[in-house]
Amino acid sequence: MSPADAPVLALTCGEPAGIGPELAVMLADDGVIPARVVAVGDPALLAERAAMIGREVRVLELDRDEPPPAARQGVLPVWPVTLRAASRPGELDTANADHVLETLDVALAACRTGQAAGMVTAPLHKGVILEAGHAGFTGHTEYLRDACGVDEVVMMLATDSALHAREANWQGNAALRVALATTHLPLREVADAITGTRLKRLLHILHADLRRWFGVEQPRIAVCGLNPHAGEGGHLGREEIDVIVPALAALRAEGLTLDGPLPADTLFTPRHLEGVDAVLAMYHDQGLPVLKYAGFGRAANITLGLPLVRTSVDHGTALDLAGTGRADLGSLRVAVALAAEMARRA
Ligand SMILES: NC(=O)c1ccc[n+]([C@@H]2O[C@H](COP(=O)([O-])OP(=O)(O)OC[C@H]3O[C@@H](n4cnc5c(N)ncnc54)[C@H](O)[C@@H]3O)[C@@H](O)[C@H]2O)c1
Ligand SMILES: N[C@H](C(=O)O)[C@H](O)COP(=O)(O)O
Repeated sequence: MSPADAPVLALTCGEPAGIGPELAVMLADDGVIPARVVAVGDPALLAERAAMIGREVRVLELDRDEPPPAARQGVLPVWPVTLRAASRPGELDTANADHVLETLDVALAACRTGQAAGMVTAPLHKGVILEAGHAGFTGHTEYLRDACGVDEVVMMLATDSALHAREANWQGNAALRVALATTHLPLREVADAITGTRLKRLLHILHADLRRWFGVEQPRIAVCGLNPHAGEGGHLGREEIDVIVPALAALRAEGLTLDGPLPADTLFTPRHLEGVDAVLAMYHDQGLPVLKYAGFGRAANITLGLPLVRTSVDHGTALDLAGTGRADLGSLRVAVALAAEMARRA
């Protein structure tokens, strides 16, 4: 495929006070881009951050309906979305919450019209968007679910094997994929959110999208229990017996290949992971610490179940690093490479 035929990916720059804008600049400076990436953000901010971190990157402001040219090292095409207020690295400002959401809307619209083959999102800050008055906002995943009008999506993070091939010294678990049964929910509410209906919907999406996007013919999914030791036969919680086991039995009868529910503390060991295509964890901090331990900075976040391609980085806004140029570009590279691969499969 020639560079001019590479898929167009809309890269939202995320929270302007975070590391998103400078990661977009660093990506343009990187030169190894398997897509025509167009940043969605404020061109002046991007030029300012490029200068701040000492990168010679030319910001190429496009019209919103103008396709980006073939990728060129040192050039960052941008679909402009103007900041609402000046932004300084590390300093959150509720005035820019609408700017951040507008970048998502612009990228979504581009995916819907076919201007973009997918979207990649740099990190936003959930707290500042909530403080700005967007009650109920809990992240890209749920925002995109609602904007696309689908009932359910699945957040899955995956380490990337394509990138590992370029890194001879990579030691991480190249094949780990972790999906979540609940996402951005207070721990207190997790048990009630895990219903049989929900688990069946999520596992249908996970099964279908592992086939569709990752080319896994007959996915084998390992499912974590919720309670310690998967409930210890009901002595340490009954959710496994009352909810998870019956849901998995119904899905097995439909032909899905499922392990579990297994105690989460030992599920993530080589013997139990052998031959497993993805793990379904019951909640955010049951699954993601393992994934991030295995591959932080070399993993991407994918929203399954959407009618469009969306990937993201495996990290947040890193306000402590913003403006320093010291943020690691690795996860954004993975997220872009994965979105480009998914766009080709679409
Ligand atoms: N995709 C997303 O939009 C996304 C993902 C995760 C967290 N967040 C949000 O980001 C905000 C901050 O979250 P947090 O503090 O829990 O996590 P964080 O990932 O921003 O930071 C955790 C630690 O990791 C470091 N780190 C993060 N990214 C890095 C990079 N690219 N290179 C080197 N070091 C890096 C930070 O400096 C910090 O020490 C929260 O509002 C959270 O909701 C957004
Ligand atoms: N749970 C994700 C993580 O820890 O990496 C993250 O917060 C991103 O969520 P969204 O993609 O929904 O914003």
